[in-house]
Amino acid sequence: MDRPFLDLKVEGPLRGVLRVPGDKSVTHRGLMLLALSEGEGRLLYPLKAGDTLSTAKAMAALGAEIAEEGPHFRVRGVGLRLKEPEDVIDCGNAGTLMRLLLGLLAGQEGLFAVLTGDASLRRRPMGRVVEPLRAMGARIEGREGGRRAPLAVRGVPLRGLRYTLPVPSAQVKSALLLAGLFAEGVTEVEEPVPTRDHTERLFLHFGLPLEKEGPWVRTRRAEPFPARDLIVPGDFSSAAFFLVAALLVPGSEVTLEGVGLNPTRTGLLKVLKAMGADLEWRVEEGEGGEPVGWVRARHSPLKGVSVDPSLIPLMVDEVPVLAAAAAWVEGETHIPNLSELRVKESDRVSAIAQNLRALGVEVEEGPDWLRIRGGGVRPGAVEPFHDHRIAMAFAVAGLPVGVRVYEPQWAEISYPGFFEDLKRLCAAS
Ligand SMILES: O=C(O)C1=C[C@@H](OP(=O)(O)O)[C@@H](O)[C@H](O)C1
Ligand SMILES: C=C(OP(=O)(O)O)C(=O)O
Repeated sequence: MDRPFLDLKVEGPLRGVLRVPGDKSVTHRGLMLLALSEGEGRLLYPLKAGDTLSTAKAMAALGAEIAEEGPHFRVRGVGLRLKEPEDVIDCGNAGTLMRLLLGLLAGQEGLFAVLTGDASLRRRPMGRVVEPLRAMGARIEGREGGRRAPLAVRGVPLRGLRYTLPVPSAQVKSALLLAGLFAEGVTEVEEPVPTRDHTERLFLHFGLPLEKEGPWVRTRRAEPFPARDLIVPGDFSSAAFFLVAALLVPGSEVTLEGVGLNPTRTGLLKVLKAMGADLEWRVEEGEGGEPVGWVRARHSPLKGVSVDPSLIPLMVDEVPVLAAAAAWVEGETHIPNLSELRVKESDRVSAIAQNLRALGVEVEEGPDWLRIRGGGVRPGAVEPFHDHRIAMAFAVAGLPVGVRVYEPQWAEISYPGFFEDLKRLCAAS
């Protein structure tokens, strides 16, 4: 069977300045909250990629008016009472969309909606949001007793909940906080391990009820609120591919500008520093409550490390590209606490191990850990396993020696134009 592929090899160092597309997590949430607001607001520099276009369509199906305005979106909100969708909502490949939407729809009294997604999303665990939402009173049914999509939601009155997250997941936390906006009483979520806090920051940006106390986050029923413009920072998870590429290719120096540097997202910077990376960054401004700044990476000899397990939730989407760096270091890298990676768009632990082996790297795979022997890779072909992050991470792993990436179009889920940006930085030398 003929499959699309892309052959990549650097001709020289990566040099230059880049602004990566908008943050995926902030774009999903910005579209949802603007859809719930009254009046019109703009989402400035959002991510326009597979996942977030699914969110724009979903919110339009629920009654929001969303128009493109150059690089931006202009959103006319429906207010707190959404419209019943006329058809099934297709969440595509986006776990964030499906989980947050379940929370948003659970308390829309009388509204009926069915959510589905692509083959990958229909395999992913939904019980983690369905169970606590049911404890709030939600009526959600689906395959496997509600653990897999397609899922049907019938909006009903909800009551607040006091809940401790059993897995570190910003999606579960956010689904419950969104449901809490429509619930009687207080909704309280405890996270024993911190995860990305974009929902909390955006609630504050839009004037929605939110309190933080140690590991607890609380919200309560929302009053109608006005729309407000929101600037979306560059996505640190997208920037990470260029930071690692610059570290690996001799002579490189790359600066990423306008990138989100929220400390709940930047665990990778700490790990790369510990590996010996020449990295500098500065937080310059805050947009919509999000820290934004620049990061510069210069080619560096790297050494293996044992990653602190508590950093994994702060870099959960950057593990594939960390594995790419680990293939090039001197010594061994141990990456623990990876059970959540088994239930992403692909089983990322297995996808990482298989692609490293395809590039001649020695790797040991445990149930929730990887041990990677550094020393460099040999030219080879890599398989994205229908997963955007795997496609981009292994393009970077093989870049210094030459790599064939099958089905490179998967990158478009979070970063249309990724390969063009990568090639442009190499040619800029
Ligand atoms: O809340 C979010 O926007 C996200 C949370 C993370 O998922 P989990 O909540 O499953 O950890 C992350 O992997 C995903 O890319 C985006
Ligand atoms: C896990 C990811 O996204 P989601 O869960 O929204 O599909 C990701 O972007 O790496």
